[in-house]
Amino acid sequence: MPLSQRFTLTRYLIEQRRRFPDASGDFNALILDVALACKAIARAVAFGELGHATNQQSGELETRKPLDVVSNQVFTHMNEWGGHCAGMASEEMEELHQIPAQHPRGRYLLVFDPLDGGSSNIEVNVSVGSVFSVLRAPPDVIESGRDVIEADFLQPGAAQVAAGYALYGPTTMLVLSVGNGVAGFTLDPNLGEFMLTHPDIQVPPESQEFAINASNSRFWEAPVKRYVDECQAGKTGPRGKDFTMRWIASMVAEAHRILMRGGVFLHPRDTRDTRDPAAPGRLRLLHEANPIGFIMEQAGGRASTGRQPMLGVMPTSLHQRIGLVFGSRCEVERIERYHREPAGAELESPLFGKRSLFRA
Ligand SMILES: O=P(O)(O)OC[C@H]1O[C@](O)(COP(=O)(O)O)[C@@H](O)[C@@H]1O
Ligand SMILES: [Mg+2]
Ligand SMILES: [Mg+2]
Repeated sequence: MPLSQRFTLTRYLIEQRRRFPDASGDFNALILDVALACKAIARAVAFGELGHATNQQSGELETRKPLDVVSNQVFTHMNEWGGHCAGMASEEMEELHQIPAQHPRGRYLLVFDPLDGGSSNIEVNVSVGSVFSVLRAPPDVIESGRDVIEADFLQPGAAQVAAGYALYGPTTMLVLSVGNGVAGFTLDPNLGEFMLTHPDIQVPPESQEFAINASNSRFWEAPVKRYVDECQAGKTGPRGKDFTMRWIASMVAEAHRILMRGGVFLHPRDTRDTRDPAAPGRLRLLHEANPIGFIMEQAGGRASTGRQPMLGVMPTSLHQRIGLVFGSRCEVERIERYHREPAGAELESPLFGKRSLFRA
């Protein structure tokens, strides 16, 4: 396709803005700042071990900052001067990031995980990413320009204005929803532009692939055990088909695979978490589960805690963790159903269920 016919991210955003004739352009500018941050992180990731900075005076290599620290700085710096953002919350920062007094404050709140998967994957050169979520700032923040506080960010996922992620894989991609479906952009390394390559991403409703960290199986709750057992039983089990299993330990990469070809991802609440209510799951509601949940729902998939739709959860704290299940709609609905059914209700098939022809 000739370049002139290709949609850049900017052109896509301008087209989307036609739905809101009164829009100021602030929102689009914010997304472009986020995209710029992602491009900068993509470069830092691509340089890997070569990314050592050389001290100009001594010519010696300086100690390199870890990439999650660099990514966090890039996100905060790129988004604090444009006047679109009223405050930020990062997975990497205990406290909120305030827009410095010398910069104008905007109408949106930005929440992000600057380097998802970074803790376990960056050293082994496996795909990592950045996840972001855009919320509206409360009216009094916009009117008064006051500092943001934690309560401003405690909005359910359904209130997100936009969400997305960048994936730093063999190609760098930006996957975005502004509440009107999901679009995927591939970074053209020659132009340094995100080009629309996946205009309307839809998650296949059914699938034969699941992703879960099986080393936690002894801690799984009964509905999760049941779901995985049934998948593993394959053709001869109650599901009547063979499944495959994947675990990259990089949620963004798993989300992308699921958007492209279906599947289900589980990082569920487990029995360790129920004993310790302060840690109900591994992933963070605001920085990870909500943005990925928004993307999944916008692509016709589903995201859930297992017990309720993820986007309906009312957050109680900034760094709240939660059990997360997302992916192909039918599979997530099945897992939710298993959570509703009483323990031991494995009546899926009269032949293979616990209380069945073949079991007492
Ligand atoms: O340790 P586990 O169970 O494999 O957890 C893997 C999960 O942790 C994460 O890496 C958490 O993200 P961070 O790297 O941002 O901490 C997810 O991307 C991934 O799904
Ligand atoms: Mg993460
Ligand atoms: Mg992270």
